[in-house]
Amino acid sequence: MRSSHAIALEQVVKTYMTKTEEIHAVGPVDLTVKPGEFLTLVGPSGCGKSTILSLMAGLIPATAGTVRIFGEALHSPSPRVGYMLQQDCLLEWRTIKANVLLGLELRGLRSDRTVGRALDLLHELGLGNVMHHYPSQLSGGMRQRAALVRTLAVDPDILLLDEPFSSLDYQHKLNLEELMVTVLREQEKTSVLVTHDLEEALAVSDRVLVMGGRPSQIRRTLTLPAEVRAASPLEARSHPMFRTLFNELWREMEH
Ligand SMILES: Nc1ncnc2c1ncn2[C@@H]1O[C@H](COP(=O)(O)OP(=O)(O)OP(=O)(O)O)[C@@H](O)[C@H]1O
Repeated sequence: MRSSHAIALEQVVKTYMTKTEEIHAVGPVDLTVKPGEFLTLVGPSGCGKSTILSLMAGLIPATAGTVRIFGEALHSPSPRVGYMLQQDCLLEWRTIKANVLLGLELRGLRSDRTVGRALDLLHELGLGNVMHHYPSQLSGGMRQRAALVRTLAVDPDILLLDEPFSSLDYQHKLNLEELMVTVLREQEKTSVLVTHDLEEALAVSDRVLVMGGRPSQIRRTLTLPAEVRAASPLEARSHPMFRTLFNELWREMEH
């Protein structure tokens, strides 16, 4: 089915059943993401941001409602969706190149063309000279870049990013944001990021959703002005409107 939405959540509810209680984590939530859009979810700890990503990844079922990926109801993980976590999850006994090619091998997609594309991405993200190194020989920022290449190597249409830079120091984080946004815009990927860093949310996104409440709802949508969206994350941070947008988002979080 053709759809104008890359992702759609329709009246989605998630309740976790533990041995002792029902945890009403999310919903009902309605939410759509356009193809090529960069959406970020922010909100206090425990408000259900990772739950929403897991629902979009097809890793957990919704208790009620429907999750659609390009119009199709999602019942299990979709090959059109890639997921990148805070931990890089690189296998220590495989080289960076072998780690990056792992997803292709597992999905039976390894060919001269897909390997060539993955190696091009390794070079583009500045890892060409360390592709035969092992993860333990790399810095945290380089490891996360390798994890990003591994996620992109299988060419998903949608990228789900769960605090991928939170373990990095400030400089590495800014560098990786810049690289990631450049590559994702070039490749016209649809992206959903979860972060606690409000500046990061404003610097990389087209739209920021503030979540909160219990069960969690979307409390506020902030669409970034076109001139901020057109800028790179570093340029966006020094845009004259950036401080005002930050204060607006901060006030919403304080609520
Ligand atoms: N597997 C699970 N079983 C039971 N409860 C869960 C499970 N996963 C999450 N929860 C609960 O659901 C709620 C939402 O959790 P979630 O991890 O989605 O929030 P979050 O906004 O991503 O939090 P953080 O910012 O701290 O990562 C929390 O109350 C959490 O304890």
